[in-house]
Amino acid sequence: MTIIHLQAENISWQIDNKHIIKDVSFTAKQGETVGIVGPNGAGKTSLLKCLYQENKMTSGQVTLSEISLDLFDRKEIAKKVAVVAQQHEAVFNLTVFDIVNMGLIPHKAFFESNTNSDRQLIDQALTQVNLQQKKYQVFNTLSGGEQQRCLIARAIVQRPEILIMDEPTNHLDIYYQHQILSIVKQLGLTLIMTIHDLNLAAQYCDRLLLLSQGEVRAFDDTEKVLNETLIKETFHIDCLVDRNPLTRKMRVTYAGASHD
Ligand SMILES: Nc1ncnc2c1ncn2[C@@H]1O[C@H](COP(=O)(O)OP(=O)(O)OP(=O)(O)O)[C@@H](O)[C@H]1O
Repeated sequence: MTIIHLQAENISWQIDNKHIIKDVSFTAKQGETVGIVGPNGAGKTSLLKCLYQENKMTSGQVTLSEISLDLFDRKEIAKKVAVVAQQHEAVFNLTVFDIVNMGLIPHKAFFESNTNSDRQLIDQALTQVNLQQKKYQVFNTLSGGEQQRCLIARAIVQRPEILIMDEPTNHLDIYYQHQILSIVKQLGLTLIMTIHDLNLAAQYCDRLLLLSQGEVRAFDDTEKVLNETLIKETFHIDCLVDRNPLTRKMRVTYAGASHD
């Protein structure tokens, strides 16, 4: 049986009298990866922020396993949903360890100290993202890619049911783009992420939500959304879509900006 894990129903978000997100509905099934794709300014980040309540929706609702998000308190939400946002919070002199340790907060009482298994969990997560060597380095002194991997380690330690990531492959080299997406896929969580690279989306997403000017242009299986006509109409770029001979997933090859 298919279990709908997260459902966004008719979400709209408006700011400064501008309608940024317009009546967006979609679902994420238990354990699937939904990619949110679309041109710059389409509203991808704004939509994610509606899901994790940083943007207060003008209308619509988000449910987790059929229960409205409004009915959970912050700590309950943090146990269920982890977020790897695009703009990193100011963290001053915190080390990699301190940041990853924050992932434990939703599971602990105030001032409860770490157990051996907590410490093991942190070490495992740091090993998974290959940051064990930088455990005591100050977060702000890491490279962009290392910071991203550190935040993913924090999300792993948080043990959420749903992971929301805004452009998780930003700043990552090709090896880490694939390594990080493989790691998060292996966690078996329900994953919702914005992603610019359509070929990474093809490889790692089960379904794609294509946004354009704040509206859903398509929401379907990745193979159906990645078609030449939709890509040309939405991104204004000519392309060829065929299959990657190595992965057998869809492959998008770009010809250049469309002048139609
Ligand atoms: N807090 C805000 N105040 C005013 N306008 C905003 C705010 N947040 C987002 N916007 C506007 O909403 C639109 C969508 O922005 P958003 O960052 O969601 O797009 P995006 O699809 O994630 O873009 P990109 O691909 O460039 O990251 C943009 O025009 C942006 O300027």
